[in-house]
Order: sequence, then structure tokens, then C-alpha cells
Amino acid sequence: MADPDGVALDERKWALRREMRARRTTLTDAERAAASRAVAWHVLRHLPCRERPRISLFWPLAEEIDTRPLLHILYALGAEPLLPRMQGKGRPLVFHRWSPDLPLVQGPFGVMEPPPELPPVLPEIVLAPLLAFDRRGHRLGYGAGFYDRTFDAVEAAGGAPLRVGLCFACQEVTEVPVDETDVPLDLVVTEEGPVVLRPTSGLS
Ligand SMILES: Nc1nc2c(c(=O)[nH]1)N(C=O)[C@@H](CNc1ccc(C(=O)N[C@@H](CCC(=O)O)C(=O)O)cc1)CN2
Ligand SMILES: Nc1ncnc2c1ncn2[C@@H]1O[C@H](COP(=O)(O)OP(=O)(O)OP(=O)(O)O)[C@@H](O)[C@H]1O
Repeated sequence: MADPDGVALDERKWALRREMRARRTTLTDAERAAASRAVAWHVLRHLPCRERPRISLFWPLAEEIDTRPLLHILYALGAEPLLPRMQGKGRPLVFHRWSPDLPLVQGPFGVMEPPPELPPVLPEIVLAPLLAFDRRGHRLGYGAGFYDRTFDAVEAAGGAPLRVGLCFACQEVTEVPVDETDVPLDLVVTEEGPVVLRPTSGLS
């Protein structure tokens, strides 16, 4: 697929992924840690965490928001934190309950995941990692299409999760290139606070 100036959509997405990875690399460890604490605070303050939702996080890769303190706090609050597991290329992620004593196993791309023998759980809130987002709610990930497929699969199974991006404020762009499989986010939470993207999210 090509846009009017002839640059294929895929090429524009890969160029933006490279640019956003480079931008994220410029954060210092101290900035990353402070932003991660602020993001955790905004999630607890603005999402319905006291209703103890089944809420999916992700085990962070080196340069992503550090979600581990938030996982522990949600668990302590009596919420049901979940982590995703890959079932293979081209397949949706499946979610399993996480607790502090759960031994994780290393999956593809070095991602730490719950072991496969646990029962699958449908999330009510999905906190998704991303490389870039825009104010229309479009999200750019690492390019495997895992989260778009997962949002479709959860809905097909009867779920209607709140779709939330979790990232650094520097990952906002004017326009993410999208194709027809892109499932928009309801909101994004950065260290600066929540960015509400769809009024239907019920949050302000
Ligand atoms: N923490 C985390 N867990 C996740 C995701 C994610 O983006 N982050 N995923 C989202 O779909 C799924 C895994 N999919 C992935 C697909 C590609 C790459 C990838 O290309 N990784 C880079 C290294 C990235 C980094 O260190 O920042 C690589 O292998 O070069 C990673 C995860 C499920 N779990
Ligand atoms: N629901 C879906 N069904 C079939 N193909 C899909 C679906 N969602 C995404 N894809 C395909 O997967 C590929 C990667 O999608 P995309 O560029 O949106 O990934 P991404 O959002 O950057 O990655 P991720 O969600 O893994 O972080 C594209 O070719 C896209 O068409």
C-alpha cells in the first residue's frame, strides 16, 4: 500500500519504529525510574483499580516503563494482575494471573512470561506497551501485530477491555501510520498523566 508521495505504509512504520526506539534510548536510568513511578501513580489514581479488576500489565523489556512496582501494588490491593504470554507468530496473546511468587519463563524476544500450564483469564483492562501513539488513539508496537490480534480475540471471547497504552510522554507523535487492522486505544498513561483518546472510555 502506498500513500500519495509513494512511500509504502510498512516502510513508514519501520522508519517510525527506528526513530522512536532511538528517542527512548536517550532517557537516563534516573528519568526512566522517575517516569515509571509517576505512571504507576497515574494508573492507580485514574483507572478503576479499587474495583479490583483483572488488569493485564507486561513484564518490561530494558527500555520500557518499569511496570514491576505497579504489578506488586495492584496485587497488594487485591486486584488481579495478569501477564501476557505469546502463543506463536500470528496468534493473539493469552493472559494468566500473576502473583509475586510465580516463576516466570523466558519467551521469544527475551520477554519474561507466565508458564503455559496456567488457566487463561480474560482481562477487563489491558495495559499495552508501545513505541509511538497519537491523539487519535493509534498505537505503534514492535511490528508483530500481537496486541491488535489480542484485542480482537478478547472481544470475540466476550470481553470488552479498556485499552490503555503505557509509555513515556516522549513517545507521542502527531500521526501514527495505520492500516485497517489497527485497534485504537481508549487512553494512554504517561508520566505526565492520562491522555484520554476516546470519550467512550468513561474516564476524564
Ligand atoms: N514487555 C513487553 N512484553 C510484551 C510485548 C512488548 O512489546 N513488551 N509484546 C508486544 O507485542 C508482546 C511480545 N512481542 C514482542 C515483539 C517484538 C519484540 C522486539 O522486537 N523486541 C526487540 C527488543 C525491544 C527492546 O529491548 O526494547 C528485539 O528483539 O529487537 C518484543 C516483543 C507480548 N509481551
Ligand atoms: N487482527 C489482526 N488480524 C490479522 N492480521 C493482523 C491483525 N492485527 C495486525 N495484523 C497484522 O500484523 C502485522 C503487524 O501489525 P502492526 O504493524 O499493527 O503491529 P504493531 O501494532 O506495531 O505490533 P504489536 O501489536 O505486536 O506491538 C500487520 O501486517 C498487520 O496487518
